[in-house]
Amino acid sequence: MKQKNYLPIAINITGEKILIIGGGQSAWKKIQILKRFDAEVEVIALEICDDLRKSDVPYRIKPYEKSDLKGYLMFYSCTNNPELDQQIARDGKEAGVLVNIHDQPELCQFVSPAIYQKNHLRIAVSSNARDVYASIETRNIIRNYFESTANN
Ligand SMILES: C[C@@]1(CC(=O)O)c2cc3[nH]c(cc4nc(cc5[nH]c(cc(n2)[C@H]1CCC(=O)O)[C@@](C)(CC(=O)O)[C@@H]5CCC(=O)O)C(CC(=O)O)=C4CCC(=O)O)c(CCC(=O)O)c3CC(=O)O
Ligand SMILES: NC(=O)C1=CN([C@@H]2O[C@H](COP(=O)(O)OP(=O)(O)OC[C@H]3O[C@@H](n4cnc5c(N)ncnc54)[C@H](O)[C@@H]3O)[C@@H](O)[C@H]2O)C=CC1
Repeated sequence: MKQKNYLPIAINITGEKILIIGGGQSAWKKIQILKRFDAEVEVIALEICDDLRKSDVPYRIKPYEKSDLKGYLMFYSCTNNPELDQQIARDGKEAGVLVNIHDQPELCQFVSPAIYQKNHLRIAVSSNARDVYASIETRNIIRNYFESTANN
């Protein structure tokens, strides 16, 4: 198959419904980032981690079903279950909802960059899903540059 090429774009998610499938630490990390951009995040999972339970994020305790995808702009699968993830990726494509599968770039329709945000400025670093650690490291260099006293 041809190598995937991800277009870096900026999507408005304020007030948009985004579904997270899974309620563990991976899901929690994604949620933290999405909340910074005012998305209406909802969770379905069999179990929920303490951080999520204590938060104001709405969740439903239930097994995933394809019909759960209806009405969402996009979703993140954080189930830690590779077979289920494959099914969810297929369902998402069929339902026309954008798919991100945690730690499985080959199943993702979109991937998230490492972000530095200062006022209206947003700098997003991506490696085309090839080297997430390089993205994070580059973002940290950029953050250090902006946050260093010389640039304030
Ligand atoms: C493809 C992609 C899909 C996607 O998730 O969108 C993906 C995939 C993978 N991540 C892995 C690991 C980790 N990822 C993080 C963190 C982040 N990952 C993010 C993005 C992406 N990760 C997309 C590519 C972006 C690009 O193009 O470069 C960030 C930038 C944004 C976000 O998540 O929103 C966010 C930083 C948030 C911030 O700092 O601000 C941490 C650290 C942590 O969690 O603290 C760990 C280690 C702990 C762990 O394993 O969980 C592995 C296993 C790699 C291995 O070791 O082999 C894979 C699979 C693989 O690379 O094959
Ligand atoms: N400390 C950290 O920064 C991080 C730690 N981790 C660790 O890695 C391990 C894996 O974490 P996670 O990826 O979050 O996986 P997890 O196994 O903790 O969570 C998976 C989630 O998916 C849900 N799920 C599974 N099957 C489902 C189904 N059929 N329908 C609906 N929901 C379903 C589960 O109920 C659960 O909420 C954990 O030990 C975690 O602590 C993971 C990410 C970051």
